[in-house]
Amino acid sequence: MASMSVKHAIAAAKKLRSLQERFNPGGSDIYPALMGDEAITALIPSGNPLSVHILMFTRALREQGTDEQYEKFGRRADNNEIIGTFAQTELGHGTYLRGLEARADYDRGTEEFVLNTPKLSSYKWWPGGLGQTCNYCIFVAQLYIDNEAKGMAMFVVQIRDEETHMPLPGVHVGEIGKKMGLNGVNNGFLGLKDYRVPRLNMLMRHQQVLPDGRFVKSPVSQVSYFPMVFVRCMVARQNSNYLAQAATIATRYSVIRRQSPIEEGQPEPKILEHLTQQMKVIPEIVTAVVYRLAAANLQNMYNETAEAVYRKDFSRLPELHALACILKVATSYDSTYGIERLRQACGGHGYLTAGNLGNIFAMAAPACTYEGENSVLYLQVGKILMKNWSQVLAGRELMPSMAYISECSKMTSFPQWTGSWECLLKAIQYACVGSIRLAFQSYNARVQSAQSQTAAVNYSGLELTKAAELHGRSYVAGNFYQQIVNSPNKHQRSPQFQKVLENMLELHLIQIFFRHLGDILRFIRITEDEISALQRRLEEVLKELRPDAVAITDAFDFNDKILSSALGCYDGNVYERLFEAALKHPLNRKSVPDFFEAHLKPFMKENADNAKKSKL
Ligand SMILES: CCCCC/C=C\C/C=C\C/C=C\C/C=C\C/C=C/C(=O)SCCNC(=O)CCNC(=O)[C@H](O)C(C)(C)COP(=O)(O)OP(=O)(O)OC[C@H]1O[C@@H](n2cnc3c(N)ncnc32)[C@H](O)[C@@H]1OP(=O)(O)O
Ligand SMILES: Cc1cc2nc3c(=O)[nH]c(=O)nc-3n(C[C@H](O)[C@H](O)[C@H](O)COP(=O)(O)OP(=O)(O)OC[C@H]3O[C@@H](n4cnc5c(N)ncnc54)[C@H](O)[C@@H]3O)c2cc1C
Repeated sequence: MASMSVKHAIAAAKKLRSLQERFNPGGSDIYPALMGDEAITALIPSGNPLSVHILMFTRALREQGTDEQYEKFGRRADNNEIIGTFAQTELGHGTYLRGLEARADYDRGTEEFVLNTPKLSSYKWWPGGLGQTCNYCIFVAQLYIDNEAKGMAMFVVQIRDEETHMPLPGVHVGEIGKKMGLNGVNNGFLGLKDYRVPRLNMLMRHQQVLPDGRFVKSPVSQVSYFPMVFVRCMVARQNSNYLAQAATIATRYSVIRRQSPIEEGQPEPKILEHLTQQMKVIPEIVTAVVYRLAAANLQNMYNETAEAVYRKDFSRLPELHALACILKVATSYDSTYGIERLRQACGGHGYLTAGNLGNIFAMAAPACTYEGENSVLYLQVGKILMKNWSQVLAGRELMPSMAYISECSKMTSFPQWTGSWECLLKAIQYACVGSIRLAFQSYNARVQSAQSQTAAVNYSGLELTKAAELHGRSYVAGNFYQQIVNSPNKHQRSPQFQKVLENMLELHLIQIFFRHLGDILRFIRITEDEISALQRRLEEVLKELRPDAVAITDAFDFNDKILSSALGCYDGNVYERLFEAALKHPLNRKSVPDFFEAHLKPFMKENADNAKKSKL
C-alpha cells in the first residue's frame, strides 16, 4: 500500500506542480493549485504521503527561513528534489508545545547545533511521510544556549542519504504502525542522537542565533506557529470536501434505492421521499456548501495575513489564529458527524467498502486530532473570547469577525421574535454573547481568587468550550447569510438559483437554531407557537429542497473516480456495481474456501461425533 501510495503521490505532486504553475505561475501560494485537491485526494484513498511535504515542509522553509535558507533548501523542496515533513509532535507530547523534549544545544565552537531526542518519549512520533518517504524534515526542538532554554525553534534536518535513502548516522527512523485509515501516509518516528547541523540550518527569519551564540528573540513568538495555521485553513476546505463527497454518494443512492411505501398500496418510493431521510441527507449537503464558503473566506484571510507577516506586520495574526482554530474544529467535527450520518442513511450497503463511505470517514476523522486537537483548540478560542470580552468591558473595538459580540453586548434584551433570517442569526449570536458573559464571570472570578490563568481556563473549560462552539456557529452562519443575502454578485444569479440558495440558508439557520435551542432559550424567550412555526418551516424547506438535492450535489462536480463508490456512481447502476465488486472479492475465487477442509469440516464432524456419543 505504501509504495502504491507513493507512486500515486508522485503523480499527484507532478499534477499539483502543474496546477500551481497554471493557477499561480511561479507563485508561492499552494491554495489555488489545490483546487484540484479532490482529484489528488481521490488518487490516493489511503492518504497522500507527500501531503505534509507539500503543505508544511515547503511552507515552513518559505515562511520561517531567511531568503538565503529558502535558496539553499526551499527551492529544492518546492521542486520536489528533496522530500520533507514537519516533525513537531513527540511520543510524549503533541498539544503542549512548551513540553516538547527534543533539544538543540548550540555549540559556538563549531557553530553547530547538537540535536537530541533524550528519552523514548522525546522521539518525534506521527509526522506524515517520516517513516519511509522523507529524506529531510523540519525538526522542532527546544533551543538551548549555554544550557539556558530559549523556546521552540525549527531546524532543517537531513535524515536519509539522498542517493541511497539510508538513514544517516545518529538517525533512528521508521513507521509507527497501522492506523484507522490513511495507511498510505507512512506516519513515522524519529530519534536523533548527538546529530549535528550547521548553525544556518536553524530557520531564522523571525528569530536568530548569531555565530557567537547571542540569541535574537522573535518579535512575535506566535509566528512560529504559522505552518499549523495554514493546515488548519486547509482542513476547513478539505473536510468540507469530504462531507460533499459523502453527501453526493448518499443523495444519489437515496434517489436510486426504493423502500417502504409511504401510502398503503402505493409502490415503494425512492428513500429520499421519506421526510426523515431528507432530514438526514439534505442538511449535510447544505453544511458542505456552508463550510466550503467559510473555508474560502478563511483562505483569503490567510493569504492576506501571510503577506502582512512577510512585511513584518503581525497585527492580523490573532484574528487569523482564532478563525483558523474555530473553522478547523467546526468543519472537522461536523464533517465527521455528517459522513457517519450519511453512511447510516444508506442502510447496509453504506457499510460496504464498495460504497467508500467508510474510507471517506477514515480520511476525515483524524482532522479532529491533527493540527491541534479539537477540544484544545476550542479552549484556545475560549481564551481569546475572554480577552475580547475584557476589551468589550473596557469599551474598546474588537476584531471584525467578533464585531457582533460588541453589538450584542449593548442589547439589554432580545428584540421581539419575528423568526426572520436576521432574527435567527441574531438569536445564535445573542446566545453566544450570553455564553461568553457567563464564561467570563466564572473565569474572572477564578482569576480574581488568585487562580493562575491556565488553571482558570481549565476550571472554566466547559463554559469556554460552549462559548467557542457558539462563536463558530455565529461566524459560519453569519458568513453564509452575507454570501446569500448581501453578496455583491447576487444580481448576477438567476432568480431560480437565488431561491435555491435562500432555501439552503433557511435550512441552515433553522437547523442550527434547533441544534442549539437549549443554549438560545437560556437567553431568549420564545413561545411554543414560535418554535412550532419553525418546525413547520423546517419540514417545508426540506420538501422545497428535495427536487434540487441531486443537482446541488452534481454541482460539486466529483467524478466517479473521485467518489470511488458503487452507491454514488453517476449512471446509477448501483446493484450491478455492488455485485461486480462482490465477485472480485478473493473469497469468491473458489467455490469451496480453503478453510473448509482445514478447519470447518473437522469442526462440524467433531460436533457430530460428540452428539452421537452423547446419545449412546
Ligand atoms: C497536496 C496535498 C494533498 C491534498 C490535501 C488537501 C488539503 C489538506 C487537508 C488536510 C491536511 C492534509 C494533510 C496534513 C495532515 C496532517 C498534518 C498534521 C500536522 C500536525 O499535526 S503538526 C502538529 C500540530 N500540533 C499542534 O497544533 C499543537 C497544538 N498546540 C498548540 O497550538 C499550543 O500548544 C497551544 C494549545 C496553543 C497552547 O500554546 P501555549 O504555548 O500553551 O500558549 P498559549 O498561552 O495557549 O498561547 C500563547 C499565545 O499564543 C497565541 N497562539 C497560540 N497558538 C497560536 C497560533 N497558531 N497562531 C497565532 N497565535 C497563537 C495564543 O492565542 C496566545 O496569545 P496571547 O495573546 O493570549 O498571549
Ligand atoms: C493522522 C495524523 C497525522 C499527523 N501528522 C502530524 C505531522 O505531520 N506532524 C506532527 O508534528 N504531528 C502530526 N500529528 C500529531 C498531532 O498533531 C497530534 O496527535 C495532536 O497535536 C494531539 O497531540 P497528542 O496526540 O499528543 O494528544 P495529547 O496532546 O496527549 O492530548 C490527548 C488528549 O488530552 C486532552 N488534552 C490535551 N491537552 C489538553 C488541554 N490543554 N486541555 C484539555 N484537554 C487536553 C485532549 O482530550 C486530547 O485529545 C498527526 C496526528 C494524526 C492523527
